[in-house]
Amino acid sequence: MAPRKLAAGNWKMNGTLAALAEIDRVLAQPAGCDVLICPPATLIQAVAAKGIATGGQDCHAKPSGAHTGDIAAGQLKDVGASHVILGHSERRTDHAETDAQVAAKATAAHEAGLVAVICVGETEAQRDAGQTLDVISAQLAGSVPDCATAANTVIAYEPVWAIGTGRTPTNDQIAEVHALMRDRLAARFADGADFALLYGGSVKPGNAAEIFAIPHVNGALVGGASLKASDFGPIVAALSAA
Ligand SMILES: O=C(CO)COP(=O)(O)O
Repeated sequence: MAPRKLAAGNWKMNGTLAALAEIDRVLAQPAGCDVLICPPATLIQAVAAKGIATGGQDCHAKPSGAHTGDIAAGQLKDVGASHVILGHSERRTDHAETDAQVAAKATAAHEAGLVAVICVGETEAQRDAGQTLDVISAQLAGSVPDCATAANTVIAYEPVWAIGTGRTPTNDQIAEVHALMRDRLAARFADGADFALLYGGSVKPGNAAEIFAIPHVNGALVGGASLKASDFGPIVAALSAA
């Protein structure tokens, strides 16, 4: 089974109820790929009500308890989420999340019936030091739990230095990392060749088609350009045509 194509929007801490109109504009065009919107938790239920796949941007590793401000995977599922982004670099950096914590959260997501979108990516210093492939290998080994399958896990390669900067790796650099991820997952999981692999970091209408033509790139995790239908619509169209 070939990986499914997925255009995923990570709205981060952006958007109020008024932003839902942007989703209506994207839905107005036919899509030849899966489309996922991960809005702030406050909007998940409203996005789900539109009949589009939606997800959280983080979850706790425990199913319930005294964890003020946190959300359990089962609670995301309860309001209509099908996915949850885990291990985003903004959480690994701002909240010092470790690979082991990401793996525990992914396990909780799987137990709740959610697809975990697990993010990996090197910093600029790590790339400059020639450590990119080692960093990605270690993050995959540590962040992807043994219970992962192609049905419950998507991997997103997001170079930290490309997020929100307008800079992207070269096509060869993306291809190199995606080939590595495909190899590592195939070596570890029976269906590892079928995991969907996304690229994320400054994906825009102007570079989407080129990125989607790179081998083993099955879609994108889009930040800023997912907030406006005039940007996200053409990205969905480019993936549909890829
Ligand atoms: O972090 C990202 C998606 O998770 C990428 O963000 P940008 O598309 O804004 O660079």
